[in-house]
Amino acid sequence: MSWFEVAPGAPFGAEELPYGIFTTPDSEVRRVGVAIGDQVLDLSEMAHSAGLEGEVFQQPTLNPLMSLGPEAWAEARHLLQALLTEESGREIVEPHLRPAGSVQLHLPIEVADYVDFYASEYHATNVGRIFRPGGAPLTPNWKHLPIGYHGRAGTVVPTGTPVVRPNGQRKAPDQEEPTFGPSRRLDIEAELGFVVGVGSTQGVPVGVDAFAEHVFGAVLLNDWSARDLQAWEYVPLGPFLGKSFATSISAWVLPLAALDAARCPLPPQEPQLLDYLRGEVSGYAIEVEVWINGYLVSTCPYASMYYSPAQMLAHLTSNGASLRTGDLFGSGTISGPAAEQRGSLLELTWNGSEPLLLGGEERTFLADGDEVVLRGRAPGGPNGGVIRLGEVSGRITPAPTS
Ligand SMILES: O=C(O)/C=C/C(=O)CC(=O)CC(=O)O
Ligand SMILES: [Ca+2]
Ligand SMILES: [Mg+2]
Repeated sequence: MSWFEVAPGAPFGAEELPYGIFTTPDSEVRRVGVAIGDQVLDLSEMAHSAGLEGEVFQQPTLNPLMSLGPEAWAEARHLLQALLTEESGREIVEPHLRPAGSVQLHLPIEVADYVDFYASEYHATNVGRIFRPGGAPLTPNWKHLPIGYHGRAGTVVPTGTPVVRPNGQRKAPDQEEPTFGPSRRLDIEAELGFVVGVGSTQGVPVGVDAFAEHVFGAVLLNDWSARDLQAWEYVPLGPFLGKSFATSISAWVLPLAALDAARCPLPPQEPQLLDYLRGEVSGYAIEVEVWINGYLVSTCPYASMYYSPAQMLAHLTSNGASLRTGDLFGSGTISGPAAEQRGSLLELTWNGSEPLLLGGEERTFLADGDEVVLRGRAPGGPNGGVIRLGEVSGRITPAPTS
């Protein structure tokens, strides 16, 4: 029971308590807030009267809060939960609530390094069939290590940021020479992103069991991908400009503790992995919906991923590479076994050969003006409810002309 009543249709309940960075019309100072129902609680204002250490909440990013570590994260979360539950909390909280519609949200974290994985067997199999027809869909290493690539931290943008169609080199197999121009195969990738709070020491790997000591929370992530640029450039070093122009994340970072009830085992891993990747293999029963121009085109089950986030983190640091506060790592495109569970248009339209119908309009890849929204939810909320991850959106604007 809580004195706080969640308005019907609010983006969050009273349980998620995700953190974000916001400003208001009366103060342009970026500061930390927590989303509750359809309100934003200004923690920079409330911290003092609530007995919270105020400094980390009067910051333009969540990084200082994230760097404090799991004990401090749990303490802040428990205090917030108590304030929202106990009647005595009402007078402390209420003066600092703002309607969510009245605040401007910003990039919640200062992104340190950005890495993206390739952890869905269904996605990797589909992409292998499309990009490398005739060969084995999965590369020989796929079931031995979580494949990833280093992305571009500086082009991670918050939800709502327009995405400019990239120009680049593209060469279709039937063309003699490459040309430079706007991508004709602009795509999405529905993913979860994990945000590192506590860094690690260079030379010292982070074990599979140390995930919760380092990872602060999760966001929704759209790894925009220009498939024509990617297909031409990626051999042999992997994605470069085809994915570096923009990566969108949700504005609210859901603390891992909010997802505890949604934890689930992942599918069996065969053949057995090397020791440093072995341990409890759990993921989250999160579903990520893909909406394009208001139409639901896919519902992607994170529970069907092959590698767990803890295994990805262990692999990422297994060579001694260190973590920093603000590191972001993507799950890889989330695709399930069914056609309507695929997390990219590349797969949903089978490389453009099977267009989708959105209302009366056909789509293979994204057109200028299209708006993509990813929404995430998991079972496990109280009373049979759901845990929500908010949303990440972006609209395509035309490529610059030279
Ligand atoms: O298999 C390939 O050559 C390319 C794969 C991708 O584009 C996927 C990627 O970025 C990783 C992922 O999101 O799963
Ligand atoms: Ca990706
Ligand atoms: Mg990207």
